[in-house]
Amino acid sequence: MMIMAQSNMHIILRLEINKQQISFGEIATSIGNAGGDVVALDVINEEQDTTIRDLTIKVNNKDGQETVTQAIQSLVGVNIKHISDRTFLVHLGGKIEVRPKLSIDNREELSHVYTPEVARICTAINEDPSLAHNLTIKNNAVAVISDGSAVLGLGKIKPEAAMPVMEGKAMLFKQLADINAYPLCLDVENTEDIIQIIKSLSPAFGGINLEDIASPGCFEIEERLKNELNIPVFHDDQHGTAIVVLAGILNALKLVNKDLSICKVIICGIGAAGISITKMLLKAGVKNIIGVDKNGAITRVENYENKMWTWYGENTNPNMEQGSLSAVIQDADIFIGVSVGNILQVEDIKKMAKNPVVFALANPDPEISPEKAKPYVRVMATGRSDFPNQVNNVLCFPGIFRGALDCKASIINEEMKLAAAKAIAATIPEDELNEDYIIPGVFNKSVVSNIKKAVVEAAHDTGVAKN
Ligand SMILES: NC(=O)C1=CN([C@@H]2O[C@H](COP(=O)(O)OP(=O)(O)OC[C@H]3O[C@@H](n4cnc5c(N)ncnc54)[C@H](O)[C@@H]3O)[C@@H](O)[C@H]2O)C=CC1
Ligand SMILES: CC(=O)C(=O)O
Ligand SMILES: [Mg+2]
Repeated sequence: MMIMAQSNMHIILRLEINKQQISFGEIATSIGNAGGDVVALDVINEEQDTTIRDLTIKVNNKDGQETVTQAIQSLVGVNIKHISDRTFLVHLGGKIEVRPKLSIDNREELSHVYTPEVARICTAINEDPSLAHNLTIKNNAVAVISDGSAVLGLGKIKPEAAMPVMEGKAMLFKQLADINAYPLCLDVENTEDIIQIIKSLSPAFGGINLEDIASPGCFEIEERLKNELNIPVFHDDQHGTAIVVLAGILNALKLVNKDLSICKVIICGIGAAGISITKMLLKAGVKNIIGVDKNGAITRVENYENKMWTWYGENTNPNMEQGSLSAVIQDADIFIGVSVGNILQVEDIKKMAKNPVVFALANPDPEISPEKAKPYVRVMATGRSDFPNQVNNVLCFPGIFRGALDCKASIINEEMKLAAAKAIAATIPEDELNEDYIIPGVFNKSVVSNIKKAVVEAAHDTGVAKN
């Protein structure tokens, strides 16, 4: 299996160069020898003896940055004036904005969009609230809501700190599915308060995408909102992830020629994503799933405070396997990690059955790095964009909401989720499937349209579509 180099960090160095003492070629060679790759160059100022240039340099990681800057500092005639990180630069001022759809240039136009004429629209909606779907942004607006309690694999961080992820999701909603999504990070701890706040916000939105809310609270929040609101509520980390995982597994099993029903599947991290993936795989026909969390395998003989784990023990692990991840992974066909980084060892993979399939999906660091796992697995996937086979909920949420909003579905039900998973899997023609291509890429334009079509069809078939 081919693995791309992990080279996702770009630094921008502003260099003051004394042209009498050193040429740009010598600097570039020195950067190259230190493991950096100059990918862009801007001339900021040019004088007779000196020039100031911004160099964008690709490096492998923080250590790579250090090596490159040290190499430049050792050169005579070069002064590093400033170092910046491209990832920080693209976040300056945030990643999204709100723009008007039409421009207002005179008082007459103003009177139509704003007072006094707008009052007629308000009155119409007051008389028939369903008109809000057509006469406001509502039907193409999704709230991306987090309380910052389980952000990526970073755990509980401040709501402000969760914003970059939610802005990123909002950006992808717009770019991939033309949906206006708003990042809303709530400074609330209590489940009931979160539910009430989201209910109060809901009139402005056509759908609610819950994001990075820790388990087990996320289950109650989603369940209550689904019952108490008449717009789709979707916890992305649960269902978006489960849908994409099922799509990836369906395609991976075609390559290894195994049937879901005979596979032993280990799911590591029995939180929001792990529980939803389990439910989806059980529905798809997997019989032997073993869930592993911090204290080892979940079984029906243990007493758990977390009632989802009690359900889990009763509905999985038919052979009552007990012990650590290393113990229960013996002879497993599939490993799915949605826990934390670097907890799976090569020695564990070696114990798996022939042609192991490993989805190490924790973000930002997978349960095992693809470089380490590579020689021992048949199919490897991560949640990251810098390796092949990106199994990430970004493949699902734009398309599933596009479909749900277009047909004005009241909920996103199980049939719609299964249809989405099959649509993602079927996006890759069978003769193109290979170990590095079991899941379509995020920028494959067919993904959103295929999901949307399948989801609208399933919504109509199950009677939840209004359009
Ligand atoms: N690739 C993708 O699309 C997605 C990836 N994820 C990743 O999956 C991970 C979990 O996300 P959520 O389910 O939302 O969080 P969560 O907080 O609901 O669940 C995480 C679970 O992992 C368990 N865990 C922690 N350390 C563990 C260990 N050493 N061994 C086994 N289990 C351990 C926790 O006890 C918890 O039950 C995160 O890293 C997240 O970034 C989540 C959603 C989508
Ligand atoms: C991808 C995502 O939603 C997560 O890692 O939480
Ligand atoms: Mg998430």
